Order: sequence, then C-alpha cells, then structure tokens
Amino acid sequence: MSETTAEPKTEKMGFETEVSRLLHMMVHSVYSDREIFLRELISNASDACDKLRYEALTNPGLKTGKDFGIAITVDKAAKTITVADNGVGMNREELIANLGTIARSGTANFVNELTGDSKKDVQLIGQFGVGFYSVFMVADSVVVTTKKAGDTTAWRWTSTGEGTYEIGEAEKASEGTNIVLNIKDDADEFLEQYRLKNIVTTYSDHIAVPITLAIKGGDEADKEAEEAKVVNNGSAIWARPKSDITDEQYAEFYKHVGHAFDEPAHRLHYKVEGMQEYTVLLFIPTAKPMDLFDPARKNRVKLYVKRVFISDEGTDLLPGWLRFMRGVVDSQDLPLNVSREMLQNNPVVARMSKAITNKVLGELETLATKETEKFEKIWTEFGAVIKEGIYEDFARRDQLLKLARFKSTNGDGWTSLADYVARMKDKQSKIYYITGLDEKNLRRSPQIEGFKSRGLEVLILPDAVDDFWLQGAPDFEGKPFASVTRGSSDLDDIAESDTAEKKDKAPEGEVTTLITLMKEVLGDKVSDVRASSRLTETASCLVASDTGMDMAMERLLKAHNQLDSVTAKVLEINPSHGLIKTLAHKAGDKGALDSLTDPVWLVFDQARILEGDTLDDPSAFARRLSSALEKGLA
Ligand SMILES: Nc1ncnc2c1ncn2[C@@H]1O[C@H](COP(=O)(O)OP(=O)(O)OP(=O)(O)O)[C@@H](O)[C@H]1O
Repeated sequence: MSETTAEPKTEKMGFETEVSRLLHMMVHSVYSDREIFLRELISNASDACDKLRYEALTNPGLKTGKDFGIAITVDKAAKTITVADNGVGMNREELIANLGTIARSGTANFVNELTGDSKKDVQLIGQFGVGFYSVFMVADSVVVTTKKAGDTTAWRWTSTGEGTYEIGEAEKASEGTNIVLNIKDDADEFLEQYRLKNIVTTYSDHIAVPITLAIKGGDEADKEAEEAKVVNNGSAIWARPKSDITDEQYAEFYKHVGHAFDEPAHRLHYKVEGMQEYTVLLFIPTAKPMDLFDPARKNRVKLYVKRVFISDEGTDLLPGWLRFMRGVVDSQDLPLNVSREMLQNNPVVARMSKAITNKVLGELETLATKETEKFEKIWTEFGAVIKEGIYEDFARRDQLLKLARFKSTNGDGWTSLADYVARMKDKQSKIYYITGLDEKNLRRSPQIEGFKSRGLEVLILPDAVDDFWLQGAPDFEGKPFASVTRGSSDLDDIAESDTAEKKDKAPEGEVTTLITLMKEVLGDKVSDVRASSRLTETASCLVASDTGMDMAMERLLKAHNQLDSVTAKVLEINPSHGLIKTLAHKAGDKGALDSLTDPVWLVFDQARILEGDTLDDPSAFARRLSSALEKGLA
C-alpha cells in the first residue's frame, strides 16, 4: 500500500454544479458528528476490497493472492490522516464519475433538499449521508491516489472542495486507493489515537477486513502507537453468535450494508444447517429506501459465499415484493467461483429464496399479532410493496391476504380482512372497497354514502397496486371483493341504519320519466341512467357497469397510455336529493326536454367533477352554471 509521488501532468476540472453546492455546505459545515467522514471512507474501502475479491474469483488475471486490509495512518507533524486500501481502485473515468459528479440517488436527493440555510441543511447530513464528500468537513484539502486492479496507470485526484479538482497521472506501486486528508486546524481531535480507535469501534467494528491504525510523529509517549495495530473486530458480524452483538452494532452494520441512514425497524438473524447451510442477517428499514419504486425492482440483499462477497444486484434471493429488505445471506453450498450469471435460475439460490421468504413472512405474521404497533409502522411504509405479492406470488396469495392491513370506513386505523369479515352485517355477502389515489378523497366519495348509511364497511384502497391485486384475488375466504363504484349496488336488501336520516323520495313514475329524458339528452355519453341506492347526500355519481372495468383501474391504465379511450359510465341519480326531486317533478311537463337540457348536463358534469375527470367542454359547463345561477337568483 506504499506510494511514491511523481511530478504529474494535471488537468483542472470543475465539479458538477450540484457537487459544488454540496461541497460548499461541507466546507462550511457546523455539523456536530463530523466523525462520520471516517465511517464513509472505511465503508468505501471495504466495498472496494469486496469488489476486487469477487472479481479475482472469476478473472484469473486479477489473482492477487493477498490479504485485504484497510490501513489508517496519522502523521501528527504533517497533520494528515491517510486511509489506504488494497481494493479494486478506480481508473480515470471512474474517478471523474465517482468523485466529480453525483452518481448516487441518495446524495442527489440530499442536494435537492438543500435550502441554503446552513442550520437547516446541516440536519440533512444525518438524514441522507453524504458519502465521500463528508471528508471536507474535517479536511482543507484531499488527495486521492488510486490504481485500478489490472491497470498499469495510477491517477491522482486533488481538491480543496471549492468548485474544482485536479486530476493527473500518478505513481503508485500497488492497486487500490490511498486517501490523504490534510486536517483542518479545528479538527485536530481526529489526529488522536484514542479518538480514531473509538470511531472505528463505534462505526466499523463489523467490517470484515482488518483495519489497522498507526500514529506517526507523536511525542515519545506515542512511540508504541507508531506500529500499525488492528483496531476492529474484523469477523463478519453475521457469523458471530447473536448474544455477542449489541443493538448498536447491528444498527451500524445495517447502515453499512444497506447504504442506509435510518435505524432498522426490525432484524432477523439466524443460521440454517442440514440439507442446506447458510446464514441470514436481514433488516427491515424504518424509512423507504431511495430506490423502492425504481422500475427495476432490484433486490439489494448481499449474497456472500463462505464470507466472500458475490453480488448485491438481482440475485433472486428475495422476491420483488420484499425488495425493501437489506442485509446479507451467506451460503456454504454455492461454489466460490459462482458468476453473477450463474446465480440466475440457480436451484440452490431458489431453495434458499423460498425458505428465506417463508421465514420473513412468518416473522411479519408474528409481528402482526404480537407487536401490532411495530407491524403497522412497517406496513405503513412497505404495505404497498408487500401487496404486489398478492398478484405476483400465487402460492402465497392467501397468506398475504391474511397479513395485509387496510384502511376502511370503520375508523382511521388499519384493519385486517379477517376483522372486516367479523364485522360484516347479517345480509352482507361481499367485501366492499373503493380504489383511487388519495385516501382523503376516497373517504369523501359519493359512491360510499349509501354504504355508510347502512353501516356497511368499505375498504379504502389508495395504492396504485390495489387495482392490480384485486384482479388476481377475487375473494377472501369465500367472500368476494366488490367495488362500490362498479355495477348495481344491491344495497336495497339491507335496511338503512336506524340513525340514518329518512328522506322523502321523488315518486317512482316521475323518476322514470326523468331517466328517459336524461338518456335522451346525454346520448352516448352515458351507458345508462338509473336511480341509486348508494347515494344519500349527493345528487348524482358515476359508476362502471356490471361488466365494465373498475373506474380507478381504467383511469390508471389511461394515465399510463395502456388504454386509448374510456368507456361510457352509468350515471346514478339520487331520488331523495332536492335537485333530482325538482327535475323529476318537471320532467313530464310540456317542453321539458328543452328546458331541462342544461340542468341535466350540469347533473352529469357534477358527477364527472366528483370523479376528478376533466370535462370535455368546460366552457359549456361554465355557461350552463352561470345561467342556472342567474335564474336561481332572479
Ligand atoms: N476507496 C475506494 N476504492 C474504490 N472506489 C471508491 C473508493 N471510495 C469511493 N469509491 C467510489 O466512489 C463512489 C462514491 O463514493 P461515495 O462514498 O460518495 O458514495 P457510495 O459509497 O456509493 O455511497 P454510500 O456513501 O451511500 O455508501 C463509490 O460508489 C465507489 O464507486
């Protein structure tokens, strides 16, 4: 890991604007936990060793036969800290991409949230983490010298963190990366042995490569410190007995392995022996990982084989609907030289995946019954993802339906389907639901009025995924799911609750005449007009026909250009609403077709607005509304 300096030809380059903003913030930071810079450097160095170890397995040209390690050396006289690793290193392009731009989504989010107010911005550091750039909290200038494994040229990157950096060729005998920090005057504390040792044990004890610390140039009493000594535990945390690991150590490992900045909400640590042998250490995050809704839906659990890192991308270790989980699976059965391609459709991986998925599901079930509050927090963050399993994972559909929690008209909290069924009314045979994209709006939907007035509970399903799983899950324990915005509502069999206000209805004959007139006015804009039993407060609403696609689903497909046009809806009118009663009363009059045309359109357009639809002809709507108001006020 030694390095010699030569006179390099250097090139000055500007940081990406976002990086400059970030660096400005770092340089002037008043963040109190500046010590995290070392955690970030060690984490990167350990990842670099893991990467090279893996690449050397499949690329014989890279066989190094060496021991990996991270060396921290302090030169007290020169006021520098050097963090050196013998990992994979970087070539020129990688240096520019990694330390000149913002490649990570986490950091990009950080920069987007920056306000310019340093007190507010400082709090963001803890929330997002800032990776390598955090070195500028403690260093005036930084020199990175690196040589990519397999390359002959080394590169040096130098910066004071102010707008530009310099890059040029360098001399470096061994592959890997050396990072030299010229420590700021006010960051002297980080030159002390006890301080550095303490930081390593706090944040990086679990790192599986040995980390050594040596302090040079101290006074006589520090002579002993000059010798590099291993300061971390060094054993893979997942291989240690649970009883030896503290909650803090688990949490630090979670942050390292998951590139996360939150605390883990829950962990699972166990070992399997027998037919298959592997160790699992998985975490459920508290907050949604940045890439949760990334279309690639990649599983991020790291696969190790006999402690050697193999891959953390697309290993099929967990299904897509558990992609929020972070952690490690270490197999004893896979061959060490397994390539990433071989991992796809691999029977050993498939067996592990099945068993681990069952274990996670079992754990979630236990939490749901024994630690409800914790489970509901997890569900609030990740329920929308877990529900993908209901339509994707047929074999586990019933189990997932049992586990799932939903909002409903029965209060604000979560309910299980089993609890919903237990609350069903005598004559109720279906599980009613409404889907859409906003819980508050759904709760105000006119279509659920008649259900509420009959004491019938309606599930409120605000996630886009709800429309999909409902396609694949027609019932729960024999009780079919029924959309309240589709088909005739068959509510007439169930009496309104005693507390529901009894309202006079327009006579049936008048309503029939009005319906005929409305059909004539609206033509093919509606597929039918009928009297509604699902409305109590609102004059009209739209529903899909019995055979039509659910309206929320149709809107979703249309928004994603999966449907060219939407089908005409059924317009339902409320015979006990004042406006409908007046219209019904006038519908038989001479010339009614003419005089009621505008009001009929208004009733229809109102229903469309309530659905959040845009009107075909807003100016006609405005004209009719003005004219109706004018007449009403005259
Ligand atoms: N010692 C190193 N050896 C090889 N590559 C490195 C080293 N340090 C940093 N890098 C490269 O620079 C990239 C950016 O590092 P940075 O610390 O900013 O973010 P990160 O490590 O990707 O994310 P996080 O901080 O969330 O772990 C890394 O992903 C890695 O590719």
